[in-house]
This record gives sequence, structure tokens and C-alpha cells, in this order.
Amino acid sequence: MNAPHTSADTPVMRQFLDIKRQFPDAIVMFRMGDFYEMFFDDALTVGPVLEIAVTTRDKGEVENPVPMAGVPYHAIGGYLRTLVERGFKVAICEQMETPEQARLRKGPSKIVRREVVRVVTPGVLVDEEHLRGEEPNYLVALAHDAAGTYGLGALDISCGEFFVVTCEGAGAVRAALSRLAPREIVCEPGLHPWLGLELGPLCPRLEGRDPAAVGAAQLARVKRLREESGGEALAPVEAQAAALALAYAEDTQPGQTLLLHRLRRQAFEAHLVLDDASLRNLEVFRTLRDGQRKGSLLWAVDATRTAMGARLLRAWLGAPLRALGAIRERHDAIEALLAEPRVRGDLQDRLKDVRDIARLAARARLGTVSPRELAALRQSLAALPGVAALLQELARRRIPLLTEGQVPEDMSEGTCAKSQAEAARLPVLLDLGEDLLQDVHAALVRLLVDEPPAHQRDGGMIRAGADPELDRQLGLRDGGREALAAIEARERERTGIANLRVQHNRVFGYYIEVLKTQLSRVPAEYVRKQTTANAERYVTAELAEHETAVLGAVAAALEREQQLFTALREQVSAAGDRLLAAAEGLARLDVLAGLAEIAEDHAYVRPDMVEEPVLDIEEGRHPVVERMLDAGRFVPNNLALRASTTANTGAGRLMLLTGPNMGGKSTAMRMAALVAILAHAGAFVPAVRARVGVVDRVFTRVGAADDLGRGESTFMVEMREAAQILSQATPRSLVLLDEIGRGTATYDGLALAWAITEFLHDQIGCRALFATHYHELTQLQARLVGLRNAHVTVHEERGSIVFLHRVEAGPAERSYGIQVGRLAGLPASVLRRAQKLLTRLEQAQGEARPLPQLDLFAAPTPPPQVVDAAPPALAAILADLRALHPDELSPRHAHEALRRLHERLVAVEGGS
Ligand SMILES: Nc1ncnc2c1ncn2[C@@H]1O[C@H](COP(=O)(O)OP(=O)(O)OP(=O)(O)O)[C@@H](O)[C@H]1O
Repeated sequence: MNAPHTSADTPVMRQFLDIKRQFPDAIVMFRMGDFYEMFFDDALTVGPVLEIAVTTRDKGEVENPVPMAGVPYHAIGGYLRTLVERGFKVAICEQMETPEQARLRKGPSKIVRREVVRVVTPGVLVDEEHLRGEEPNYLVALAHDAAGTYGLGALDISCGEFFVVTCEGAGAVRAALSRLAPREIVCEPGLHPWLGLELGPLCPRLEGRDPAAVGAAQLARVKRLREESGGEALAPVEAQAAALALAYAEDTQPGQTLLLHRLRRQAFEAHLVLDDASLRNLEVFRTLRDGQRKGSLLWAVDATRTAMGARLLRAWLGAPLRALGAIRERHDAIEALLAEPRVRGDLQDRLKDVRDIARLAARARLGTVSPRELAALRQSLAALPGVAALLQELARRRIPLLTEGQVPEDMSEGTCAKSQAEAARLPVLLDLGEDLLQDVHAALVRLLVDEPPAHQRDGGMIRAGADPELDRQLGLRDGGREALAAIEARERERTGIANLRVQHNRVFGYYIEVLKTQLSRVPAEYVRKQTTANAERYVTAELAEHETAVLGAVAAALEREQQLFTALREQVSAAGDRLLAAAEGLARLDVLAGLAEIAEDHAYVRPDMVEEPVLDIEEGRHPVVERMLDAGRFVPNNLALRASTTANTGAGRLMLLTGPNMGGKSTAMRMAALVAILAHAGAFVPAVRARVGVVDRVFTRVGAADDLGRGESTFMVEMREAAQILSQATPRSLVLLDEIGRGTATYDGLALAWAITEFLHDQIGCRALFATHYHELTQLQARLVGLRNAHVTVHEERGSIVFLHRVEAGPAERSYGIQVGRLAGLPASVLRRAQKLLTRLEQAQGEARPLPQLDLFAAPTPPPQVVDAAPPALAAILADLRALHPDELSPRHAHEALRRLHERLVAVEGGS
């Protein structure tokens, strides 16, 4: 910034430059009266972005005037959102005193004191207008050690969520980042390209900061927070990442203490890991096609009533559990809620009244909560006793349920009574705790009016009768106003001016207005102040006195209101930890009740979770595709995988799925993965029965269309993903491969697919589903004990095919590419030509046999004809026509053949 001396050398500009020096990388929004002004380069940068005019401060008086652009203070929200969405960092600089106070202040400088009160970036948003209720708003800080271990510190200051994740290697970092979808990443400058992070899609903003520079104080704070949270100590990279996130976030909120809900540790090994490819391909959070939430797994199972619940459900799906105990706790809770549909429904109705308690608490802590938002908190807390009562009812109703016929004789003593109590207890996850925050609720009821205003600044939020001092000021104010009305009446009477009025404006305060037609009656003591088109305005000594009284009372009342509101806000802020604990319990309840509702409405069942590496699904359905089709149209399928297999058991560890395009292979495979994910997330699953053995990771290699935009060929992406799977999958993993190898020459592709299948089967031995069009692979069943062929069935009729979408044992008999092409509307001539080429290719391959043991293209069964069935005489003519080789005929022979065919056709038609 090269500020010319002349223009910048005023006290205010010096103040601005001082502040700008402290926030060199931020756009400084500098409050001046009713505007936020931006100067110099800031103005030039934001002008076009915000579509506002850039002017100059000195209006042509100096040679190099200071560029300036401003926005009205009350409209800052929209402008701020635009800037933040574009990835800017914005420092909000406020006036910390009134011009009046500045003038009265001792000392040489009489300019208004200004300070940056907060810095706004995408990762530290707290205001409702910037946030989406159902999505978290993470800031993620990255640290790493020499061994290539990464610590991720994830912080959502809008709701106090704070945790660390450890990742081994760049791939794991990418997986974690795509799950968390952070709005901002803080890491060592230069780290992100090295990690291969494509920030565009992954995250809107990156802040370069060196984790090593994090202060000892921050590290100590993180350590203390962790101790208070009761977990084991953090590894150094974890602590460093957490401290970096905290330091960065706190720098954006000068002078504030963030509300944090413990510092948790998400152990990598505690979760079923879904890498970015799986999250994307399985459409866990959004669809592949248009990136929408609708049509995703999350959408299909979300019946939450609160924003907090929606966020928690997202977290559960993104990081399913691996520990059977923890998974079963969730299933137990859903089961209990399913058993009592009426209680569950009532609970959900209560939850509808619950607003985003976590985010409201965080805003109370930062001092930005509005009166209207505190009313939302009041409404939420009002729902708590009802929720607690319903949970008690649920517990009571479980006693007969669990103890029928085995009520012990003496409930008061002995182990029997103890187990009795144990059995009657609610599933642990349905326990909301004792603290219903009714003290906070009572304070909100006592102080806040029923419908408070959106902003604190104008007052009108404190209930009459709540505070004697406020009531007194309001009395004075109203008394003053009444006195003014009395003056008006008295003066009308006294002067005989019937339409004399006492009025008020900001320039003159209170005045008496008399129409010009009545001027002759104006008493001598009225002092003329202003002349308008058809009236004169006057002041009197009495009026001035009352005015002072009224305005004084208004100001005093407003100030008292502000004091009371601030105290109330501080009371809420002090209850922050309790509010977050309640928020957590409510969110969990909301998710579990929602999952129970989905289970009931869509006939999901509790999966049987086991350690043994199996995946046995009876009549499973794809949760999303099922919903998109008309009721009853989805064809349920059985799928069974068993990692430890021998030749003669029904299920293998690797299922090779063949069958025509559009036959339902992808749907069946995804169904298996989604059932596994839902089960681990603690949800019920869309099936009649499911036995799910613990999975450590789900890998998918499915359709590559969406990768094309990234500048890599389909085949390259495919192979890279396959390489990753082969190097990372363990015997506990679940692997989905959809048509691997099809992006290259036939034999290359087939050979790669063949070798990959063998490797998965022999070396890794995990559960895997492999959809392929290489029929040759089906012969592997003879050699690989754990491989089972399965196919999606079609019904064939008169040369046309109908997809049955049913998975059955054994390989598909052959492919139906040409029939599918026909369904898709390819021209008949192309189809005929393709059929002919296919026959020839099959014959040629049959003779040449370039890969002997593969038995390529086994003896061709005659392909079904593409043309419609015809009467025999006609069919004979068609057969002869088909047998012609037009390209090999001379024009004369062609003409001859055409004439003969035509004659026969006319004869047949004449005879029929
Ligand atoms: N079990 C099912 N019940 C009803 N409809 C289904 C079922 N499975 C698939 N479908 C329908 O068939 C369409 C195609 O399914 P899918 O994409 O799974 O086929 P595919 O065999 O993988 O095809 P391709 O080989 O071309 O990828 C789906 O979009 C869905 O509408």
C-alpha cells in the first residue's frame, strides 16, 4: 500500500493505517458513523466483488486521493457473506465510543476510538445467516511429524465442537477432509499441494501458518482441555494441530473466550473408514450427478427434527463405528424407540420445538446472540421437561416388556432385583441426564418479552415488571410523552389554534407547528425555528424542558435494557457447557428417533453385528433406489460374502457379478456397501435380515465419469484407485469394483482385471464384489476357492430382453450389449451390422484362442435375433437378404438380387 502523504495524513487515516498494519491480509471494514468504509487496495479489490462504487476520500482536492468504498452498517450481513464466500478474510473494525464520548475524553486525540472486534473467514462463522443448519462449519488445522503422521484439529466454533483425528499418510488426510468438508484449512504454507489437496472442491479457503510457531500457552490450553475432557493424552502432532486450530480461531475473536465442548479424539482405528472415492461413489452425502443432498444416503435416512440432529446424523454416517459394543448401543436405542411408536412420535413432536441450542449457546458466549435468538433458546428449553418425561415413560413401559413372567418375589434386595433394575433401565444413549436447565429457562421467561426484536440496539426486549429501575425509566419516558400531549391540548385551548400540533424531528427535537392561516394567533413567547411551505415551527422553554426529560428517560431506559440484556446473555453464556451437554443429548435422541422412524416406515431391520468377517443380506434393498421407484417396484436381493471360505460353502469371499448393462449389478453392489455402512453407523438396514461382520474400510472403484474434469484419463484414475485399494485393503475390508479394466484395450483390460481378482482373492482375502463384463473371468471359480459367480437375470422374449434385477448364483450366460443398444434406440442398421460383426468376431476368436487357458468366448450359442419375429415365408426372404454381402456384390449382381427378393416379397404378400 503506497499511501500518498497528503491524503493519508489525517488522524482518522493514521488510525486506519495502524489497524490495517495489524491485519495486513484482511479486508478492513472500518466503521465511520452509519457506514463501513474500505480504503486503498481494499476498496479497489472489493468494489467489483460487491458491485459498489469506488470513490475517493478527498474528492479531487489532492493529487493522489485515497480510494474508498463503503456499505451501510445495517446491510453489512449480505456484503460480508459475499466476501466470505469468495474466500476473503474480513476484519470488522467498530467505533468503541460515541463521538460525544471522544470529545469529552481527556488527552490530545479527539477522534473516536476504533478496534477490530472480530475477523470473519469461512472457517470461523458463527452467525445464523452464514450457516446452514444441517451442515457443520469446520476449520481444520493440519500438523505433521517426520514419520508422515498427520494430526488434524477440527473446530466448529459455531457450536463448540472440537476434536482431533490422526492420519497416516496423505490418502488418509484426504479421506478425513472429504468427510469433514472443512470451510477452511490452516496448515504450513506449501503443505497442501504436496498433500495433493485440490482445494477448490475440498475447501474454500486456505490459511498458511506454521504449526511449529504455535505458542506454549496454546499447547498448554489444549492439554488442559483434553484433561478436562477425560480422555488419554494427545500425541504431539494431535496437540499441535488442535492448538493451531484454536490459536487461529481465537485470533479471529479478539478478547473473547470460545465456547468449546470438550476436546475429543476420533481414533482412526475406531471407525469404519470411508475414503473420498467411497463417499463420492456411494453418494453418502450428495449425489454424483448433481451434488444434491436429495438422492444421497444421508437424505434417505434423515428424519431428524432439529438442525443439531441433522449434523450429528451426518457425522455418524461419515464415520461409522467399528466397536461392536458402541454399535449395539445405538441399535438398542432404536429398538426401544421402535417398540413404542406413540412415545417416539410424541418425542419427535417435542423435538420440533427445539432450535439449535448448541449454536445459540456459542453465540451467547461470543456476545452476538440477538434477543430473538434468546427467545428461540427459551422455546427450546421449554421443551426439555416434556422430553424428559417421555423418556421416563419409555423406561416405565419397558419394565413389563422386559420382565414378563419373571417378576422377582422381593424386588428390594439381591442380585435378582439388581438385574431387574438394570433391565428396566433405558438404553444408555436415550439418557438425557439430570440437568434440564430450568434455571436458565426461568431467567429467559422472566426477562424477555414474548416476541423480542431482531436487534438489541433498539430496545423493546425486556418484559415490563421484570426490573423496577427499567420500569421507573419507562414511566418517566411515558410520563414525559403524556406531558407533551397535555401541552398540546393546553396550547390549543389557550391560543384557539385548533390544529396546533406538538411534533418531533431529529433536527429540532420537539416543536409546535402552526399552519400559516393561523399565524395571527401565535403568542409572543413562541420562538420561531423553521418555516415550511404552509406552516411555521416554534419552540418554547417549557417544550425544551420536557424534551430533555423525555429524551433522558428514553436513553436511560434503553441503557438499562441493554444492561439487563447483557446480564441475561452472560447468564446464558455461563451455562454454555450445560447447554452443550443438553444439545448433545437432544441431537442424539433426535437421530435415534429419526432412524427408528425410517426403520418403521420403510421396513428396515436391526442387523446382527458380529466379529466374524461375513456379510449376509437377505432381501436387501438399495435405500435410495428403492425410494426413487414406485412402491413395490424394487426387487430385493440376497447377497452373501464370507471372508473365510472353503470350496464347498455357499458363500465366497469374492462375488463376481456378470450380466447385461442396466441389469442391476451396480445397484446390488452398492446395496451391500450401504447396508454395511448403515449397520456400522448404528442404523437399521433395508433388508429382511442382515448379518454384518465388522468392516474396517470400504473401498469402491466405481464409474469414472466424474473424474474426467480433473485432467486424468478414465483409465489412469481407475488404475490409481485400484492400486490404492490393493495396497490398503485388509482381510477386514469390503471392496467394490465396478467394471475394472474397461477403459483400455480388451486384452489389457481383461488381463488386469484377472490379475486384480486373483490378488484380492489370494493375497488380501477380503470380502469383495466385482461387477464385470469380462465373461472370461467367470471361469476363475474353478480355480479360486473363495470366488463365487453370480449374475443379474434377464428375461428374454422374442429377441427382446426384460431386466429382472434379480441376483442369482452362477455366471451370466452371455452379454446382451446389442439388445441393450436396441433398447437405447440405436438405428436398426447399426444393430444389424453390430450383430454380424459380433458373430464374426466370436468365430475368429474361437479359432485363434490367443489366451489358451482362458477359453475365451466359449462356444457361441446362437445369439437371439434382433428383428421381430415374422411369418415363415417372410422370414425366409429376410434370411436371404441378411445373407447378402452388399459390399461384395457388383452393381449388376446387386440389381439382380434386389429384383429377385422384391419378386418373392410381392408374391408372399399377394398370397397372404
Ligand atoms: N433390484 C432392483 N429393482 C428394481 N430396479 C432396479 C434394481 N436394480 C437396478 N434397478 C434399476 O435398473 C437401473 C440400472 O441398474 P444398474 O445401474 O445397477 O445396472 P448395471 O448392471 O450396473 O448396469 P451397467 O453395467 O450399465 O453399469 C437402475 O437405475 C434402477 O432403476
